[in-house]
Amino acid sequence: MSNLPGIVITGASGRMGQMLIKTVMASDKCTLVGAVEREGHDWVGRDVGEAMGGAALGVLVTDDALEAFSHAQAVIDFTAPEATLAFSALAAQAHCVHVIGTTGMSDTQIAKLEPAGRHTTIIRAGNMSLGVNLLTKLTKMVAQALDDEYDIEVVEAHHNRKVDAPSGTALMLGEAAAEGRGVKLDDVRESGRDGITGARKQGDIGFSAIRGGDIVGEHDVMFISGEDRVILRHVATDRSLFAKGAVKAALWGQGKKPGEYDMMDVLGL
Ligand SMILES: NC(=O)C1=CN([C@@H]2O[C@H](COP(=O)(O)OP(=O)(O)OC[C@H]3O[C@@H](n4cnc5c(N)ncnc54)[C@H](O)[C@@H]3O)[C@@H](O)[C@H]2O)C=CC1
Ligand SMILES: O=C(O)C1=N[C@H](C(=O)O)C[C@H](O)C1
Repeated sequence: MSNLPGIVITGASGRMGQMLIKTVMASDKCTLVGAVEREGHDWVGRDVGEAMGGAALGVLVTDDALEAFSHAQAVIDFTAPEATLAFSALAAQAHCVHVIGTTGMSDTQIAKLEPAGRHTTIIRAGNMSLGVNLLTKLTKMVAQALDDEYDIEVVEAHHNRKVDAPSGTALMLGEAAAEGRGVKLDDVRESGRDGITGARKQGDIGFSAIRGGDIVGEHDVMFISGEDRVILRHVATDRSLFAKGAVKAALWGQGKKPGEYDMMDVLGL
């Protein structure tokens, strides 16, 4: 038995699930103790390493999340909103740190995490990378410094399998811009222009989403005036970036007081 924190990965067969399994296996600070997939998935019952096309890892994929969580110190969860809500209750029951990378959660779904946060440590972020979290800080600073003569537009690009828009990262950046301006994002958000939209409203924060091929994740925050443009950009070129951030969060969460945290807390930004 290892003394290292044991990690369970949910959504084990997913793009991020597989990257997270490789990242945990490569780490000397934690150990893989479980892999969860949804009921009926053809990986359930198989060794997760073999299911990924490699050597056996001695961890069978299960659809019994609570049983898996009961052997773990942390759950890293990049799945889908309803699944993440269900996992939050189970992680609280098992007293596991719950690292949530899932995006596309509604405000109502996010509010439903609160009871679990009273019993365990939840770390949730639309983007687990240092680069994007730094960009979020910079976005707030620039939005504070420039008045609304500058139109703010957030443009994001992702692979063709992504199911939510705007991306979680784009919304994080939009929130930061709104905070910098001293307004509420919900009051100024303009997503999905199409048809006769009318002229742009001064003070709005616009969002546009590109979907294509294998783009890992690209975000621009543009501040556009009649005379110049300030453009802040982050380009992710490999999903390991997000997985390493999530593992860092799982380790940071060990021994922390129950509550809801984000990557800014983990990174000390
Ligand atoms: N916060 C961050 O840094 C990042 C967040 N993401 C987010 O992570 C999520 C997953 O992204 P991908 O891996 O690309 O998607 P994916 O579609 O490849 O994987 C999702 C996985 O979750 C599984 N799943 C769904 N419901 C489940 C349930 N009830 N129980 C167990 N497993 C279940 C699916 O079977 C699938 O294997 C998305 O919301 C995405 O936006 C992705 C990359 C970085
Ligand atoms: O679905 C993805 O792939 C990604 N999702 C996150 C988001 O919605 O911002 C983070 C990253 O950009 C990749």
